[in-house]
Amino acid sequence: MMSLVGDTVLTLPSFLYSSMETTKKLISNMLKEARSRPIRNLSHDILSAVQPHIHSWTKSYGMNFLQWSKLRKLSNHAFHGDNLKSMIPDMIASSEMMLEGWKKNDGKEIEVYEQFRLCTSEVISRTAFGSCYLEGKNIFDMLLKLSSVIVRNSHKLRVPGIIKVYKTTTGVIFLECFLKAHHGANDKQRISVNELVEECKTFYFAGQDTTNSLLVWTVFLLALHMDWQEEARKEVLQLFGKETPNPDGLAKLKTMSMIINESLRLYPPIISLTRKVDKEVRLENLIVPTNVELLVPNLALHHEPQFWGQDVKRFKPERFSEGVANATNNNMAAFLPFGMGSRTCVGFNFATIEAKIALLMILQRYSFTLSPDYVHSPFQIITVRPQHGLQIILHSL
Ligand code: HEM
Repeated sequence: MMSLVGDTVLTLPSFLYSSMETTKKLISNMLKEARSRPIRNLSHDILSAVQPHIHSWTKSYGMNFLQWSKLRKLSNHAFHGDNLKSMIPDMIASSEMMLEGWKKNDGKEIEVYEQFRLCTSEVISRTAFGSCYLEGKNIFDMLLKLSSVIVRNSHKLRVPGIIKVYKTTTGVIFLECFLKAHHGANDKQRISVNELVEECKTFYFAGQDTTNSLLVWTVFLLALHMDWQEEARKEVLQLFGKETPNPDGLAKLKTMSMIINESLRLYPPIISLTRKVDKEVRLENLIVPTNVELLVPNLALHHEPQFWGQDVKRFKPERFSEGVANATNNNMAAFLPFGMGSRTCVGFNFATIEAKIALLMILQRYSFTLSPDYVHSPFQIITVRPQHGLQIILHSL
């Protein structure tokens, strides 16, 4: 199935559209059912689902519900509130590092998918582990290869134990939280070394590629839609001028939030979610037996005219001007870039702040247009990415 996004063509696999009615019913009902979202057995997962749940990929040691909820509590704590705020300087420093390298490219073409890969790798290395990209390069290279292996050999996936925990520097909230829990006195809360290592792998894995995808498609859309690029820049310059971003200003970036939401709608980094039915469940007229794995094609829902109108394929950030609830007409299942329910993305705030920082710092320095060399070919290796990279031309401001 082909559909138009702005001036370009986006190819969507037709299977995603095959059972819209069923999917909609399943989602709205299923997500209310806490029991429909257990931790699943990894191989079963991968065999039955096109896009298994990120967290489960690394859970090769068979985690139960109690283990998951213990770890989930820890990561919720690590990635929210003041903890998250204290990660902002590292996010800024990572973007600064990337932009330092762009200086020599004024007026020239630059491929930004790889640039964002390095930047998002740097961010997760610094914020979560007090390390830096170069220290963790080996790990990222292996994870990159692992992504292809997962896609090719999904039914016989094994995730190697490749995390080395680096000597921490300052502000290493994530690692600190997990190390505290490892050494904790409370038996119920204590986590094992194995769990600690698996969590590190999960965050390296889940925290980088996804934000990379969000950044690259947002820049692509802004390069196509110069009016929105100008709007975004106007807001950025009003709030920060050419100064370094601060947390208060970040919270006021309304146009930028609308643009990010519209980008996540058109190009969700993760295009489907999975749920396993723990116990037979009735969903309206449908009886779903125990152990059935269901795929929720969020990409299809994001492109459904019934929810978004006949101009569903067009880039229109103004849809989100009154917030997500208004844009979706209170239909929460119409917009699921970060999933939904108890297993929703724990890095949601982290990712959006990281993306806003990188985008605003680019907008402060450059205007950019799409290069004639760019070939539009979104393809999926776990996340959706531009197959041949994204080439833009930079114009220094
Ligand atoms: C734009 C960026 C991101 C997108 C689009 C995204 C998307 C998702 C989605 C769709 C899920 C599955 C939710 C469900 O099944 O209901 C998920 C889960 C998860 N994400 Fe993200 N994610 C992003 C960034 C991040 C970051 C930056 C981190 C960590 C630093 C992260 C960590 C996780 C973890 C740990 C889970 C599993 C949660 C659980 O099962 O309890 N994600 N993400």
